[in-house]
Amino acid sequence: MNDNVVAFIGAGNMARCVIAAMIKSGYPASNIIASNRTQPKLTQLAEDYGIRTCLDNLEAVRQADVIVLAVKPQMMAEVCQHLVEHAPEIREKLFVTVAAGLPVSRYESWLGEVRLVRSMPNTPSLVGLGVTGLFPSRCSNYEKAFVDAMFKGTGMTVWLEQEAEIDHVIAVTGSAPAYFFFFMQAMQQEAETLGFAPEQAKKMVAQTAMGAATMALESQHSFAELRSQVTSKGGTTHEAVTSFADAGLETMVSNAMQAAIRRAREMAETL
Ligand SMILES: NC(=O)C1=CN([C@@H]2O[C@H](COP(=O)(O)OP(=O)(O)OC[C@H]3O[C@@H](n4cnc5c(N)ncnc54)[C@H](O)[C@@H]3O)[C@@H](O)[C@H]2O)C=CC1
Ligand SMILES: O=C(O)[C@@H]1CCC=N1
Repeated sequence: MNDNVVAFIGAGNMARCVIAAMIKSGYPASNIIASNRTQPKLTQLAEDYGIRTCLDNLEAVRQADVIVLAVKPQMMAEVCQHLVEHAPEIREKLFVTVAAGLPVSRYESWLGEVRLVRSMPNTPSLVGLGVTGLFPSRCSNYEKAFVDAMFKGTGMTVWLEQEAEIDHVIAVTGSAPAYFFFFMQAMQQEAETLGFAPEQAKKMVAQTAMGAATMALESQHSFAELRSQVTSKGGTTHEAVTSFADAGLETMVSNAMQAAIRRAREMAETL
């Protein structure tokens, strides 16, 4: 399986996360190539992971067995159309896209009826603690197994039966690191107001978040039960949590997740 050459088109945040995960799980760097419009990110990837790089998408896809489309959704039409126009033989290769929003039918309108996996990783994949949703179209079992192995190092893979579920994965895990970073940012700000130095405040907040997440993963208890273990009757936590509840935290979270889903659907219609 590791014999397949994998080309990343677009070498930004997400390509880096997936490349890091592949290297961590033992994929040979010599079988990974990334192309990007500009040089600096390529230089960094080559330095960090020893992969091959180039500035020409066509050069990358011609060498590849698997093509990972990792540009912004707004760039995808232009990139795909350019690829098939100049290298129509790539239609026989396996495609993987990481883009939000764009449905399989859109790729087929640009590339033809290709074998494609829509993936939705998240940035903690960079440290092997991500979650990746995967939806296959026209793929063989071998190809699904290959893509699963490709993304295993991101942390956890979840195969989906319905394409619409990809939008749900976006809301639950794809966009979600930003929700937690936002929350932690707010906590850090308040910690600094209380007098902690910025670096110290950041570490205290991140360590608490990691501790809570690790407990949740290792424990049989629900989030509600874990929360109640912290919340002494008549104590401090009760006051803090009540303040969140009074401000409508649950509604806020639900609204935010639905907004992400709405945007993904909007992108499917407009891009
Ligand atoms: N950032 C995230 O947390 C996640 C992003 N995604 C998806 O990943 C995709 C990429 O997002 P990011 O990596 O965050 O964006 P990014 O902006 O960091 O990376 C995109 C890269 O593509 C390059 N690029 C643009 N046009 C190009 C072209 N014609 N040929 C070659 N390279 C070109 C840019 O120079 C840039 O380096 C998006 O479609 C997004 O929906 C999916 C899951 C999570
Ligand atoms: O914000 C976005 O559109 C992408 C998809 C999920 C995370 N980042």
